[in-house]
Amino acid sequence: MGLIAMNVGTLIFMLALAALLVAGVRYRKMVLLVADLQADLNDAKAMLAKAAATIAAQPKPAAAIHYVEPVSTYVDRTPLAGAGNALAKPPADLRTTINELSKHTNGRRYFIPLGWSVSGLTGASLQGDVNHILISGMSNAGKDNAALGMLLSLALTHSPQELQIGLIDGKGLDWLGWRNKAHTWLLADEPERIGDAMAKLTNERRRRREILANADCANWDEYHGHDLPLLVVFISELSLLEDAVKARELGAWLNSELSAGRAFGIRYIIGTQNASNFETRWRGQISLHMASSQPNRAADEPNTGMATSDLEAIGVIPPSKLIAPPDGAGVFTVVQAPKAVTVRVPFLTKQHRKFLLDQLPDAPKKPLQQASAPVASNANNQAQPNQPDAMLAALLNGEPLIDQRSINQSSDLARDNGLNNASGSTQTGGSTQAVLSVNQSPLVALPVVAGVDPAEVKKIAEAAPRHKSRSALCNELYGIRGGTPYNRVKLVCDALGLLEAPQIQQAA
Ligand SMILES: Nc1ncnc2c1ncn2[C@@H]1O[C@H](COP(=O)(O)OP(=O)(O)OP(=O)(O)O)[C@@H](O)[C@H]1O
Repeated sequence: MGLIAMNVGTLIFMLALAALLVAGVRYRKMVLLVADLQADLNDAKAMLAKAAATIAAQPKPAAAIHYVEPVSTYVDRTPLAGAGNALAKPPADLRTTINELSKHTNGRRYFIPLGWSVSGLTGASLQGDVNHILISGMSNAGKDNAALGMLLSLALTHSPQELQIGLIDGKGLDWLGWRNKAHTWLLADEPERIGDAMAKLTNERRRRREILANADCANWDEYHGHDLPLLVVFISELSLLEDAVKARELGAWLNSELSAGRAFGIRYIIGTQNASNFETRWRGQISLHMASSQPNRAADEPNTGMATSDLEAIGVIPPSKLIAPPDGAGVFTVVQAPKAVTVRVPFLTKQHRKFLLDQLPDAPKKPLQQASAPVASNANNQAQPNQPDAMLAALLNGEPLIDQRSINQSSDLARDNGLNNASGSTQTGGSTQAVLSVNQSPLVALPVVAGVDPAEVKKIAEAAPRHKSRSALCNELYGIRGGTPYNRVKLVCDALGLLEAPQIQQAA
């Protein structure tokens, strides 16, 4: 019994020892595991700290203007006598204004400067803040100069993929320098071109509508594709549009374009001497008024959207009481009801305008050859929703620019703006290189498409406008809807942005 008892005792002791040993091993393992985890955590922390330091050391992905820092950021805060809080001498260097603006954007895009007052710079965003703008004032009030400052600021801080500009002038040669810029989508600088320009804008609105509908987006703000830059259109003198179409038609056109354009990423900046002379319906679409001097009280409300007494009540100078040009040139009462401020816009000298324009990337200068097919032409000004504007298509597809000299000149900005630099001749090379023009009637060079004979490229491009889909086009040309022939059709259509545009597919 004693033996058995001893054996049982030994057994229990042994079992307890074994259990302790197992627990000890487990505990040790756990300790080691915890130590490992701790080491991993420390490694991860070190890696994170290193990554954070690297990110901090990198230059900020700032606006394209970063390489032309303002020379001076000094601002003289003296007000102009008789112009409320507007500054007498706002900074003449637009870079100072852009620099100041950048401090207030909080990462939001499409900010424009509106002018300087003793309280600083007033600005607004064309996304989610201001839609269409009316700039009014008598001759030499500084309307064009104000619009120029806004457009240059936008173009210097947004790539051509983010922003395109339409210019309808017809008053002179002020906007000639924009003709060959990558940001310029439309330049109608002669009265005879204004009718076509209006039709082109209507077509673009319809094209955008279709893209957004296909992508199931209620409006441009919801759209995340990269093929719809904000399109900002400046009309320098509204009455010139009346000469192109009848007054009643102009009212209807403005009403449609302003009311619908807003949802499709199109913003209008409309200049006119006095909005009182135009019908009232479209004026309801204006969300920001910039009004310079007007000869009488009756003009205050049509040009600002607020009555004289209301403007005075909030402490700004009504247009009828502003100093007339030349002394008051550049002074505007800016109204986004119920807020308002009287400001002065900096005047940009001819040399400074040229300097700033030179910073913008150039558009392709000449196509290699002219397409014989009406690939991107809008001969009858009919809406062709599946055929994007030629220049836009080239830019948005990231296709290289043709003119090597102009590429070299603007290579830095092109890189900053996300444009591809050409790396070889447009005649050779394996990739598709659609070369497009910035002219009114865009010319399209047939692309060099790897694996597709140039004669076939031409055949496909010519036949494309007759079809609604690539497979139908393929069927007509090759009697089959798929296989290798379809691949050839696809390559050419992709290169020219024809039929089912690839961007739409991506977004859908
Ligand atoms: N912000 C400004 N500060 C000082 N002077 C200015 C300013 N803006 C314009 N000016 C002066 O007014 C002149 C005309 O400017 P601008 O062409 O912009 O006026 P506008 O209102 O568009 O004239 P118009 O309706 O006749 O075309 C300029 O050449 C310049 O002398």
